[in-house]
Amino acid sequence: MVENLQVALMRKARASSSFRPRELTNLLWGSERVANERRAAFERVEKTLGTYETAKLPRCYSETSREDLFEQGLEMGKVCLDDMLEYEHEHFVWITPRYNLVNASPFGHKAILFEPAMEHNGTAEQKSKWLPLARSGKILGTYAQTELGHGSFVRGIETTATFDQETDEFVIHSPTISSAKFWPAGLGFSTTHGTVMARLLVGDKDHGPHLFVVQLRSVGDGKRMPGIKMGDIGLKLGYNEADNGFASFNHVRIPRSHMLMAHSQLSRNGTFAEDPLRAKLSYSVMLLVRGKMPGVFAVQLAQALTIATRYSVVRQQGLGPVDALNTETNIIHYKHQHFRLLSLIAKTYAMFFASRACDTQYNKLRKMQCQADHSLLPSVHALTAGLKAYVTSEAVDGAEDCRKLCGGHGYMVISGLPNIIGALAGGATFEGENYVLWQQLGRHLLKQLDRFQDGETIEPQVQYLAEPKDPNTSCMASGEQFLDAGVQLGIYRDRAHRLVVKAHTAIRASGKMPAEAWNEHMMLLIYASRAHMDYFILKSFVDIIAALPDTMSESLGAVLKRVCSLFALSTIVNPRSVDVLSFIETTGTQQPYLTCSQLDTMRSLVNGLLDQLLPEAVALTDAWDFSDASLCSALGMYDGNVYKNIMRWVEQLPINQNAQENGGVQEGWAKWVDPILKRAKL
Ligand SMILES: Cc1cc2nc3c(=O)[nH]c(=O)nc-3n(C[C@H](O)[C@H](O)[C@H](O)COP(=O)(O)OP(=O)(O)OC[C@H]3O[C@@H](n4cnc5c(N)ncnc54)[C@H](O)[C@@H]3O)c2cc1C
Repeated sequence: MVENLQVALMRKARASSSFRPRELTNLLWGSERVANERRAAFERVEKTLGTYETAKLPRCYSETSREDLFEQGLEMGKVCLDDMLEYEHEHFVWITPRYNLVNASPFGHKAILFEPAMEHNGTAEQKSKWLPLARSGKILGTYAQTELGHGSFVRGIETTATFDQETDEFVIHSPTISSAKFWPAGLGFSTTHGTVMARLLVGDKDHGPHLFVVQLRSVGDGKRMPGIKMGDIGLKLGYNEADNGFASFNHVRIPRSHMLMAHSQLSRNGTFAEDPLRAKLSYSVMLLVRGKMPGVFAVQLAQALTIATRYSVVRQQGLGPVDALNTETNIIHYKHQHFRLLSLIAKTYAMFFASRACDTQYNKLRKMQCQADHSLLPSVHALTAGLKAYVTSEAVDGAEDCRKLCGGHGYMVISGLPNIIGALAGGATFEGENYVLWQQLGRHLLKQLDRFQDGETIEPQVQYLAEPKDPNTSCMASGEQFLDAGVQLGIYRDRAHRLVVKAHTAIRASGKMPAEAWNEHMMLLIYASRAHMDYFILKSFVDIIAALPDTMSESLGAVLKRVCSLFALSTIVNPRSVDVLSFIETTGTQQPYLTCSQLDTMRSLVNGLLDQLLPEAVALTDAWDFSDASLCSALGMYDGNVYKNIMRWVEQLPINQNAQENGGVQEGWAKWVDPILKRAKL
């Protein structure tokens, strides 16, 4: 039998790699055992959901009404919960079987927000009451913070919890339209309880936002509790499997014991007491989610890249640099395609490894907090804010570029890319809007510089701020020295140092009121934060490479070093990088930090790295071990049989199937097309 051309091209591209993707898979997921367990869990869930057989058009492309998508979300959420319970694993705690953040599931908040909110903010008694119910699924919880009128500015929320001393209850109330809870996943129809953020009012005193456990629906029949109006907010750009909802409360009564009281307490006689660190401690749930988002978002970008890379090695278009097999060119050979794909693949690995470093910091913080040591909180808060902002922005921009890299077919929903882009787009906004988060990191960096200038110690991640620096120093490296990780780190460190000092000087020495100076120089501060994260991300990648196990094959080690160098250098020479000019500027007046000829050297090194990594492109994406069902893409299946896969799914679309039964005529013909044809004149 003659092999299909695209299948042959895919086979060839896959055979060209110098390392075994499975070795990299094990490194990415932690070990061979975990990688195998993940694969088995995905397979079981895909079989139960009916998505495993990818010859069949997935339901998400054939049943697409608001109600259909929500119903699919409920089924997916339940199947994942059942599988985790039966096989005792946590593979779907943070992601869905399509690698969306689990907020895409109606039950997503259960384990990542509702239960952690209890754990972090509840007293021992409250935890022993609520956690067993939540963990065993006897109640299903959401986390309701955002309101119609306020998201970023939590202190501005309007829902009230007024203490009624006579009955020992709180009265939860939405006093205005803008105070309606709006957005929480699962709030529409699928959760029974919520940790609701409301202002604690005792007598005439407003103690600000606190968390309260409020029963939203009857556990018996799902009916709304009296006094609560709830529903779904409708179709969104992504996450349509989840019922992001609204809720307004009309004097709903809950017992006093439903206020989460680990960090602040209200006694029976109305006496209020709070831990001086309460405001900061109550952030810790948010840190958990923000800290996990970079890893999840990097992996979802890797999905988009897997689709775009597989498509690019089998798609032929035009008579460019001629491929040996054919007269037409595989589009990956066009230099822009090659550069965009490989530099994004490199960035994805860099961001993923940085998310690992962030996990380590977060786990260290939690350990210390168990001993009542909260000293790491400011630095982890700043790190999670910065990394979340960085990765979620880069991921959605990268996925959108993947769509463009697939030309017209990338625009089809069945390419899988619109779902990925829609999901990633939300990440820039929820769990802290990115531009708000950049400022939180910026504030921390300025404070660290204040500390240094006051002769106090500063934390290890910003130790570069303490290094002596001549503002007129330029980079002295040349030629292949730019492939050295130490040289690359020096460039990134120098830039971060320069930008943080610049923002610090502008804001602290402006002579204006602090808030005015802050606003005026906000862009400087945001770019300083970004530069700091660029440095952190490169450093994390370099650290991972330095710590690769001795058992790792030389070929994979060499590929990862090249990927790391490609990330470092392509970020500098890519005109699309954010604030790329600041790699060159100095604060001094004598000469730029990098010269034009050094930039040319880097461009030529990048071209060399691209050539070396081209044969590895498919293996670098295969290594993520995405199943075809999880990609849900007619363009990105493992076999590369792209045209067959597209046509097979398109023919199964209900719009075509329905017409098929009627000789190819659609319902609208008689009403709208026929009258035009029958009209004498237009
Ligand atoms: C897909 C999705 C899922 C969500 N899920 C949940 C959920 O489950 N639970 C929940 O409670 N909420 C949820 N949300 C809501 C989300 O948390 C908020 O939308 C988010 O916090 C941003 O707040 P906002 O909408 O008020 O935006 P705004 O703060 O109004 O932002 C609008 C613009 O103003 C700018 N801005 C605002 N404040 C400042 C400032 N101080 N300095 C500079 N610029 C500023 C922002 O940068 C942005 O450009 C979800 C949102 C989305 C999109």
